[in-house]
Amino acid sequence: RFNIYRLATMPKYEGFDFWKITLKGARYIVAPMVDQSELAWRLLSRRHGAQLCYTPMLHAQVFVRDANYRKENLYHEVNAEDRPLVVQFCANNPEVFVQASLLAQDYCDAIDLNLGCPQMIAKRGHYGAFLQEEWDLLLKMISEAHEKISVPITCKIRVFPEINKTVKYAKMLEKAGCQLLTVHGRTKEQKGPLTGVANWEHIKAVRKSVNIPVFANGNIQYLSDVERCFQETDVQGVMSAEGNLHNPALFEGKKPPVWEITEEYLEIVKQHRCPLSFVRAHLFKLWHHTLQIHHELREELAKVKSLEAIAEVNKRLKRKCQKEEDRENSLPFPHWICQPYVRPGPKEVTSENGDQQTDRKTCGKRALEEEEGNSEFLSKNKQKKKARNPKKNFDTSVKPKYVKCEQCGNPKGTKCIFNLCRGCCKKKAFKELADCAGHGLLFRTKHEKRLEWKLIEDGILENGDKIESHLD
Ligand SMILES: Cc1cc2nc3c(=O)[nH]c(=O)nc-3n(C[C@H](O)[C@H](O)[C@H](O)COP(=O)(O)O)c2cc1C
Repeated sequence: RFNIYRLATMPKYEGFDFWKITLKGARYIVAPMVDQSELAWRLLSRRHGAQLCYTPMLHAQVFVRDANYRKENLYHEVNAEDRPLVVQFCANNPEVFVQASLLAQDYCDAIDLNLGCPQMIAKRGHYGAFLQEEWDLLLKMISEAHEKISVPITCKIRVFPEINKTVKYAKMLEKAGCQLLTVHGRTKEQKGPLTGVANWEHIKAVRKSVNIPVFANGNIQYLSDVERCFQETDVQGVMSAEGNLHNPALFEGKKPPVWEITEEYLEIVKQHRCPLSFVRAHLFKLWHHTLQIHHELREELAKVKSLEAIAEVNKRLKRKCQKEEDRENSLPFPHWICQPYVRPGPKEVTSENGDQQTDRKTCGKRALEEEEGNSEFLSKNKQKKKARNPKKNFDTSVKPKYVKCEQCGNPKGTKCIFNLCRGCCKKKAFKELADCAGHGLLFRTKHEKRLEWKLIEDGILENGDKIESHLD
């Protein structure tokens, strides 16, 4: 059993010593991935060559506030095989970042600050890449955490369009106390269908200008890309997200059949449970190319509700593919071999069945374009709705704007008698002992009923008498 207390006494190494000693000179790294870099996946990846893993991004504020969140996302995932491990947080407040890091420091080898998430959710929550311009705040967050936390603080960033600014940014983070920098060679705007290729020139320039280890991220689909990246950028490590999801044996330079890796993954999940939605999402990625051929398996995978049922679908997939293997073993790149998925350009994105949509995730759930209702790039759910109702318009610019609650600005209930949202209406109706039929809130009616019943019981009121005179 892993002894968490051992870590508390471990020295806190910095910079290159931290990378060499604590991280054991890790060169092959699995990226932080919301809903996808869970313990079971990390263990699978480690068995196939990954030398360092990151947890999915955790919300520092929720981590501090919610003991269950801490247990589910970290404390119950502690595993001796799962080291070295970096815990990643999103945060925008020094105090909260320090508090969260204090609560996580005994369960990991470093704490990473997410400065790369480009999604709308990060824009709204004011974290990730949307802190890219807030250097004073970042300086404070990182320096305070560096001072108070017993493990090193690292950062994962996106680049600016200008190399000079990217280098200045990296140096600022280093000065603040960041002990290792992961540079994702794409800008904040390169996401969803605009993802495009990562720029290794920026990464190379950062690597040259800082005196802390640098990991490169972006454009890694095969082991040959990893090697080329080392040569071209001279970084200490290379991190993969989507490449790893499509082929967890990427760092081993192997391309196993998808059913084989699925069997192995399901065995690990049996021991280290995770939500079925994570498993399903993994298999949609792993099986991506096979599902283009065997559409019926897509339906089956979408419907099954247990690990055992998923294992059965995998067996069917195996049988189908093995039959093809016998017939078509001359194919250079059969669909059942773990292989990368090449992102389509903006024009190719809206395929008829919407398959490619799922692969446009870059960090978290939905790409910005979807959230902002850009009708050219509909989410899967919206595509289903559109199939049912082709006339429905998803373009938010022509949608009527909702009417705001007079108190909080959230959408108001359309039939609310106070012109409020449900939450505000409930508070007001409770306080004023009023009814709002629009929200189905009947505080006054219920009060009257209770009173009537009590008055009858006390013999003050006869059954059928009016109670108005007794009110208030
Ligand atoms: C499903 C998914 C979830 C992700 N979640 C995170 C996250 O939690 N934190 C983060 O810093 N980046 C996240 N990313 C971004 C990746 O870590 C990585 O920076 C990005 O995908 C580029 O690397 P790649 O070209 O190897 O995919 C996520 C990416 C994917 C595909």
